[in-house]
Amino acid sequence: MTDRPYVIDVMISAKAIAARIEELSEEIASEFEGTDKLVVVGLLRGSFVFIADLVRELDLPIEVDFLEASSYGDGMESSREVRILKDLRGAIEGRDVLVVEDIVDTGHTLSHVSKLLQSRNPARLKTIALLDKPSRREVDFRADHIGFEIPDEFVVGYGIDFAQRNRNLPHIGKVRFTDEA
Ligand SMILES: O=P(O)(O)OC[C@H]1O[C@H](OP(=O)(O)OP(=O)(O)O)[C@H](O)[C@@H]1O
Ligand code: HPA
Repeated sequence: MTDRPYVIDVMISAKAIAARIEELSEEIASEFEGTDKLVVVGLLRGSFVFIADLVRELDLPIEVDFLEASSYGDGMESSREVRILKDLRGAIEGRDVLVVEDIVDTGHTLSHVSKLLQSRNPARLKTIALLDKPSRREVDFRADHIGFEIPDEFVVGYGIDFAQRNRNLPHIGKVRFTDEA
């Protein structure tokens, strides 16, 4: 699968992402207005670019922590088994928490992580995803804040990979195999 030739067509430009992040940061700032210190949790690895841009737009007192979850391996299909490869460094009990995800596809990853973190009794736990593919959902889950709803295309860039490649593209692109008729 991963050695098939492919090209990447632009789906969402870097400029459009930046503009949307400004809007999202205003939504988050008003939702958490008055928070003592928000814990912003990035889900590795895909969210590393999004969280970096988002927190720099957030006018709130924050801490940043990371949790690494993986379910795709090198393919295009979810294993539906979410493995936690690295846990948070800090405790979140009684804290306001925002979980930052790059994409919600089947929904298994963010739904699993939300349940896990909710079990640690945060004061409030909200989720934000840059991309949402509702047509692929396999579990009943929707992020509280969504950047863009996208169709059923396999996307890469802005932190998101195909078999660990293309995370460094500044835009969101869709994979198009060139050996298809
Ligand atoms: O809604 P789902 O179908 O669960 O898919 C979404 C998840 O899949 C990708 O992670 P992946 O397992 O590829 O790990 P990565 O973040 O390290 O790339 C992506 O970064 C999301 O975390
Ligand atoms: O469209 C996608 N691209 C890359 N990784 C993913 N993980 C879930 N959906 C995707």
